[in-house]
Order: sequence, then structure tokens, then C-alpha cells
Amino acid sequence: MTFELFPACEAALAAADKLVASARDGLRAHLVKDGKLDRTLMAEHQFECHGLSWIATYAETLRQTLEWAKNLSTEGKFTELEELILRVGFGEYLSQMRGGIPMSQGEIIRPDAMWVSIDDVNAFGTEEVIYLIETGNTPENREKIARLVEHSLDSGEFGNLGLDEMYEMIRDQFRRFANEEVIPHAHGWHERDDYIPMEVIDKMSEMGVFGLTIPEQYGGSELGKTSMCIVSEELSRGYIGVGSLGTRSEIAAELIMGGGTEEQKAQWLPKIATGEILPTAVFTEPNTGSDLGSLRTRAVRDGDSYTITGNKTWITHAARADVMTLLARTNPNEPGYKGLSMFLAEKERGTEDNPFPTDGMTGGEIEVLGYRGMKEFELGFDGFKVKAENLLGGEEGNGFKQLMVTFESARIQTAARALGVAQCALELGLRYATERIQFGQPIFNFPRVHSKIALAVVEIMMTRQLTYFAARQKDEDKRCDLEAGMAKLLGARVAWSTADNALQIHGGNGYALEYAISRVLCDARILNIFEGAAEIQADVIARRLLSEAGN
Ligand SMILES: Cc1cc2nc3c(=O)[nH]c(=O)nc-3n(C[C@H](O)[C@H](O)[C@H](O)COP(=O)(O)OP(=O)(O)OC[C@H]3O[C@@H](n4cnc5c(N)ncnc54)[C@H](O)[C@@H]3O)c2cc1C
Repeated sequence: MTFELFPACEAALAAADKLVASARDGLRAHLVKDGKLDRTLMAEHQFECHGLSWIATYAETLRQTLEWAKNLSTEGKFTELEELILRVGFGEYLSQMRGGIPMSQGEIIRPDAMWVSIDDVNAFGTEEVIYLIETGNTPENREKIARLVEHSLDSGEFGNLGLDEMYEMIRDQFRRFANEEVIPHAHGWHERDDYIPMEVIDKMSEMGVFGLTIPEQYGGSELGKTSMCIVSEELSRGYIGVGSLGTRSEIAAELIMGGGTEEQKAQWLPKIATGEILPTAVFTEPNTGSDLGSLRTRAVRDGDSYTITGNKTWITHAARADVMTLLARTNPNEPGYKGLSMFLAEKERGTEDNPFPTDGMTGGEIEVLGYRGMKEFELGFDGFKVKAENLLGGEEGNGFKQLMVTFESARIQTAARALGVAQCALELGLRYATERIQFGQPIFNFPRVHSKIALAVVEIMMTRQLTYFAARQKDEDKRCDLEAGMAKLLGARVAWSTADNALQIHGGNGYALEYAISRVLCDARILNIFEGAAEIQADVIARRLLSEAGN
């Protein structure tokens, strides 16, 4: 049977939503005690709960992909490539929802594991779902996509992103910047473990990267999160380190906007917006990563200052930063989140020879696989002073709450960085596949090679639409923690799988340090770890989905 494409996708989406509801109900039937979600039971059944997060993420991704396609169609811009992306994307994700979704390599979640009844699994197999699965991710469609993007390296056209003119202009500007100022140098910076040169950061300041989302009143461009996504993706396509330079400014600005006093906003935001001061985010400790609520670094009030004592680790760009958004415990009698406060801790910018010149603070570099260009440090604080006026919001005990307000933006931005890394890997894989000759022809001609390219084109576009959706929600002041978490979760997986597949396309050369894809693989790996590790992200999403349905 043949169906009209959009109505078939609508019907399949309705079936997908029912499957998600069935998984959620199945889980709740096992995890709710006395009408309340039992956290201990939830922890015991983490695999199943995280499965719910993944199928819900797939359903939301399909919804946003269909919205994108319909909007393009209305504007007369729905060409063969976008139609193929929609077809392959729906076919593949529906098929995985029925048969099993990879939460990580080897961890496949299937409906029956979430107590979805066999009847509900069968009900998911509607005529439209079967039609889309059978006609979607076929070898013919993958080859057509591959042929349509085969010569797209110069134009950067891998399907219409669905952006309006203003966003396209921003994208163009940053794409050119990445092509000219970043890509030619990125691999050298990585190989030598160099800092990204200050001249590059200065140019980014001039282009307004650090003040993109800061209100005009404080010297920013007040452009919103969609612009932030576009800029972060294009810069990260050049190099993840460059795309991540804005992350700390974004976190600091969000913290100050959300929790700062008027004086703090006036003092800090204009300088962050212009790039005059570079912030760093100081949260993680040697014994405290995902479980931030138990962190131990102490801040003790002593007249008009606080004295900080403790150890932090994994602090990105710490030496070159001018201010630290530092989370510390002000109330030792309150062991959880409530005892934490956030500080805007000033420090002197370090140099290569003297990275940590400020009194009361020491640091040592952590050597890393990828994500270089800013360097990572462990920090020691012993008698380090912060002015009392630099307690964020002027009131103790709000640090974790203030940080939580920034999670949505930070996750959207990280999803965008993941998309940039994935796009970079896709382009490297495509270039190599079209240039490398084996058995008398470009390896691109072999289905197992061009399929990898085609599926990357599809998944990147779908994840992009989910990320843009979260950004739009944020711009409209709507709660979007769920969508932001989903975009981050999926984006990190797509970045990793695309980088891994692109390296595979390079064969042995991909394993050589001199080839850029070796770096991109290492860069992609971090995305599943920071800004909420994949397991934590899935847990947060599951908790929200399971709680929403009842208590
Ligand atoms: C390159 C890099 C840069 C970073 N930059 C910064 C920075 O600038 N500032 C900063 O403060 N921090 C930074 N971090 C730290 C980062 O945020 C943490 O690594 C992250 O929060 C995870 O914490 P952890 O490493 O202690 O892992 P852990 O929390 O020990 O987790 C280890 C593993 O166990 C899993 N796990 C933990 N708890 C659970 C659970 N309840 N259920 C299921 N699985 C669980 C995790 O998902 C993970 O896979 C950076 C880290 C890296 C590697």
C-alpha cells in the first residue's frame, strides 16, 4: 500500500507517541508505590527508565523533523534531498523504536524491557509505520542522499536547515570565519596541544560571540538561543575548542542574568559581552562529578571577604580566565544542595610561564585525548580570597538553584557543539571517500561507505531540528529542560557515531595522528561525558517523564 508522505508521518508519529505512553505506563506500574514514584525502584530499573528517555527522545525528534519538512514544503523549499532525509529518518527511527535503540554501544533498549505489552508493540505496527519502515531507510534512498551531497563540500549544503534569512546570514558569516581562520590551524593546535591564539579570540570578540545572547542594555546583541546554536555549530565544525570558547561566557552570563544583583549585572555582563574578561566554570571536584550536591570545597565568611579552601578538577581554560563562577559550600551543616553558594571569583589571568599567579590558588594541567585549545586543570585553593560582594545574588545557599537555571541553555549549546563536531566528521569522511580509490573506483561508490555518509546527513539534520526546537522554546521563555536534555543526549551520540564512521571510512589513515579525523574522534568522545553524562541526562529525562504522568 502507498501513502501520502506527510499524512503517513503524522499517523506514525501518533503511533510513536502511543508507544512512549505505553512504556511510561508500563514503567510506572512497576515503579510507583503508594501513588508515588519510588526512587529506589527507579534506580534498580535504571536501564529500563533510561530506555524510556531514549524512545521519548526519538518521538520528539521525529515530531521536529516532520515540522521542519512541512514548513519547508509550505515555503516551496522541500526538495528531493529533504524528502529523502525525512523518509530515511522516519524509517530508521521507527524501526529502532520497534526493534531496539542503542543507548550506547551494546546497550540496546527494546520495548519489552520497558514492560510494553506485546499487544502494544503490535499496535505500534500500523500500516503507516510499516510503510515508512519498508520504504524509508533503503539502500536506494541512502545512495540517492549520498549522490545529492557528493559535491556539497564547498557549498556546505547538506539539506535546507529551515532557517530564515537573518539566521542564514549569521551562519554564512561564521562558516566563512571557521573555514578561513580555524580549520587551517585546528589540527596543528591539537597536535602541539597549543592554546587557541588570543588573536582568534579577539576576532571572535569583535564578531560578538561572547555577547550574543546578553541583553543590549548590558552591551550584548540580545540575539537569542537559536543564533547561539548556529554560531556554536559553525565554530565547532571548525574546531570544538573554538566552538567551546563561548560556553563559559554563556554559563557565566546566564548565572549572572538569572541570579545576580543589579550591581553584579552592571559590573560583569558588559565585560563578558565584549570578551574583555574570560570566565571559567569551577564546579567539579576530584570526588564529586555527577553528584555535585555533595561537593566539599568550603567558603568561609571572614569580614568583607570569603576564604576558599578545597580542590577542584577538570576546569577548562582556568589559567587564561579572569573570573571563575565557583561553586562552594558556605554551610557545612547542610550537606546537600542547600549548603552551596556561587561566587564570581576574580583571578589574575595567567601566562604560559606563570599560569596561576593569584595568591591562594595553584593549578596543574591535565593532559587529555581531545578537546584541547583551552587546556584542563586541577586547581587547589588554600586561603584564596573572594570579595563578599561577589557572592552571586548576595545571599548564601542559592548556588545550586542558580546553576540549575543555566542547565537548559548549556545543554542546548552543547547539543549545537555536538552537531558541529558531527558535521565536521561528515565532511572529512565525505572528502576522503570521494578521493580515495580502491578496486579502481572511489570508495564512495561502495554502499557500506556511502551509507555511512547518508545516515550521518539524516541524523545530523534530525538532531539539528530537535536542538533548534529547544532553542526556540527557550527564546519564548518556555520550559525546555526536557527538550534541551534530549538534544544533548542525541547530539552526543550522533557526534560519536559520525566521527567513528568517518574514521572507518579513512581506513588505516584514520588511525594516523596526522589525519584530522583522528582528532575529531577524540573531540567527539567528550560530548557524552560533560554537561551531564549520557546516563545522568537520561536519568533526568526519565524522572521528568515518569513524574509528569502522575504525581
Ligand atoms: C574535557 C573535560 C572538560 C571539563 N570541563 C569542566 C569545567 O570547565 N568545569 C567543571 O566544573 N567541570 C568540567 N568537567 C567535568 C565534567 O563536568 C565531569 O567529568 C562530569 O560531570 C562527570 O563527572 P565525573 O567525571 O566525576 O564522573 P562520575 O560522576 O564519577 O561518573 C562516572 C560514570 O558513572 C556514571 N554515573 C554516575 N552516577 C550515575 C548514576 N547515578 N547512574 C548511572 N550512571 C552514573 C556517569 O554517567 C559516568 O559514565 C570537564 C570534564 C572533562 C573530561
